[in-house]
Amino acid sequence: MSLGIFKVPHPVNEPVKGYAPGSPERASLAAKVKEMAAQKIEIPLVIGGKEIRTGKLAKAVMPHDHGHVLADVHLGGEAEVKLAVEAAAKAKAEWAAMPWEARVSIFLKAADLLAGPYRDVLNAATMLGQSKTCHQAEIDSACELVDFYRFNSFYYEQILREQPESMPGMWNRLEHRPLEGFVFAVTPFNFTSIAGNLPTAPALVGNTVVWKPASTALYSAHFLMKLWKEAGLPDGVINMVPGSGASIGNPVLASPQLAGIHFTGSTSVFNGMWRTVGQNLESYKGYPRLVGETGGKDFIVAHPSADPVALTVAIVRGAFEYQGQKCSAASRAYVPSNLWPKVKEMLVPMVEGIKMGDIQDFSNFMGAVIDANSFRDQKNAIDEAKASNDASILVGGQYDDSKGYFVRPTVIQAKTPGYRTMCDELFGPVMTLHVYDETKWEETLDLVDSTSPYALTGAVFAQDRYAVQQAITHLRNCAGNFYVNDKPTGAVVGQQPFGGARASGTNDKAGSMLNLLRWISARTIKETFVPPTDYRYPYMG
Ligand SMILES: NC(=O)c1ccc[n+]([C@@H]2O[C@H](COP(=O)([O-])OP(=O)(O)OC[C@H]3O[C@@H](n4cnc5c(N)ncnc54)[C@H](O)[C@@H]3O)[C@@H](O)[C@H]2O)c1
Ligand SMILES: N[C@@H](CCC=O)C(=O)O
Repeated sequence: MSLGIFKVPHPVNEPVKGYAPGSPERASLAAKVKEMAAQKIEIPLVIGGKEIRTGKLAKAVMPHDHGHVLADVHLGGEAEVKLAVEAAAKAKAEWAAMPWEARVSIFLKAADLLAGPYRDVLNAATMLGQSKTCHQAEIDSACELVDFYRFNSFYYEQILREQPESMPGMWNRLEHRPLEGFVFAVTPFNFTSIAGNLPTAPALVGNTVVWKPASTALYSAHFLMKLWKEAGLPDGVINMVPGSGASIGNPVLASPQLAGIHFTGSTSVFNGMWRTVGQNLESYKGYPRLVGETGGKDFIVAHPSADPVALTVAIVRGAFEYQGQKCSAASRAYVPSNLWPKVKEMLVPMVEGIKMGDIQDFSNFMGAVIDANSFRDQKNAIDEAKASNDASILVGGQYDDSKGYFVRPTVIQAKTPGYRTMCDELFGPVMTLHVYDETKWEETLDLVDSTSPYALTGAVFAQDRYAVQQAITHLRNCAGNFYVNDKPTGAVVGQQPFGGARASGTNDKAGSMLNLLRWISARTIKETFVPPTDYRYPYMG
């Protein structure tokens, strides 16, 4: 029972720590990284608050040192999915009935724990298990996730305040109910904040969740479960079931209690889930809400008036931060012929100068790609470009997986704008650029629009304001997040709500009110104070 009309504290974005040499935060994080790297842990499933050890084990390794095992992880299958669905069902009534401000308190506490004592733990886990540099971990597993919890809590209060009009003699009310059944959260490897947000956003508004983390991010997933428990999340609200995609996904989607899917990952996996839900439709109680943020082939298009220095820096940061493994990463660029000599002169040495290696060395700009599959995809794209008449390697092109899955930042120059790597998502540190005739700006905007099925992020660089406006208008449907004179990565919760359309997903903007609304089913209640006592209307005489 709520005995007040409460106001959630107004959120402010969590400040990003610098980790400069000599800073206390650097010393503290480096010590935590060292401590965690020296231990090998065991990661159980967590179902209904209980740790479950199946004995079917996988190894969590460091991508930059794949012989180094961080954890043995217990994997689940159909039997554990059944337990998790039951645990979610058991926890549902009490969790949904908990006063909204009590649920909010749990996530505000999680935010404060993460901004404080858990910051080093989650950052170190993300660095070690996903090969992020300290800066990339900080903006993800600390700041973005803290922001998700504080901003979602704030947006939830606003949703609850959304109420209809009432005429004299009645009171109309809107109840923002959680969905009937459970939500299936399926998360990608590349952002700990996404793993920490997809199960919690539906939970915040009263749903219970079965969560399948990515197999290559189980190390940080384990610490997220610990964070939520310490914040006070009751047993059974979020049930973590690691395992291979289909062995978890298929039995979950077969459950008649499935009420929604909160997915982030590749387009093909989401398409497969959507198809399965369609096939099973009659077996569900309602229409499952399908929310999926998927792949991208994000672009930078430069106008002949662009500032070549800003453009070059945006290409380098946008394409190579976190090894290009951001769904938002700049993976195709269109550079006008008038700027090309200057851009090339700066770009080649800048990329050659990028320091790559073990993320425990804080001076590195890049770590390793996530696993052997990704390494193979990048290697194939590089080898293909080396052998092609339609493309050449401008800079980079080296790879070595003897110790870690290392791929040098690589720029492919495509002669033809339809060259494969201008169209396909590679999800790694291999970007492709095409130099276009500076007189063909409008034709190039058409190319940007038509080259790829995705529409996630994109950027225009131009000093000419007419050109900026032209790009904003012409490329309206090419990106859910569009940047003017900035790189296409690094969206901040509360500032640039994130998500794309076309083959990039359902565009439900994680960390915004639009997303929370997908986990709520509103009920309208009309109460009439003095009901009529005669069935006849005045016009009847
Ligand atoms: N649009 C966005 O906001 C966004 C954000 C991050 C990542 N991504 C995309 O994610 C992809 C990279 O992440 P990834 O490699 O982890 O993606 P992925 O599609 O391989 O895996 C995502 C999740 O789906 C699971 N999965 C795979 N098959 C499944 C099945 N049959 N049933 C249920 N679950 C299944 C995986 O185990 C993992 O947990 C890229 O395509 C990237 O663009 C998009
Ligand atoms: N929100 C992140 C991308 C998340 C996807 O990988 C960004 O804007 O760079």
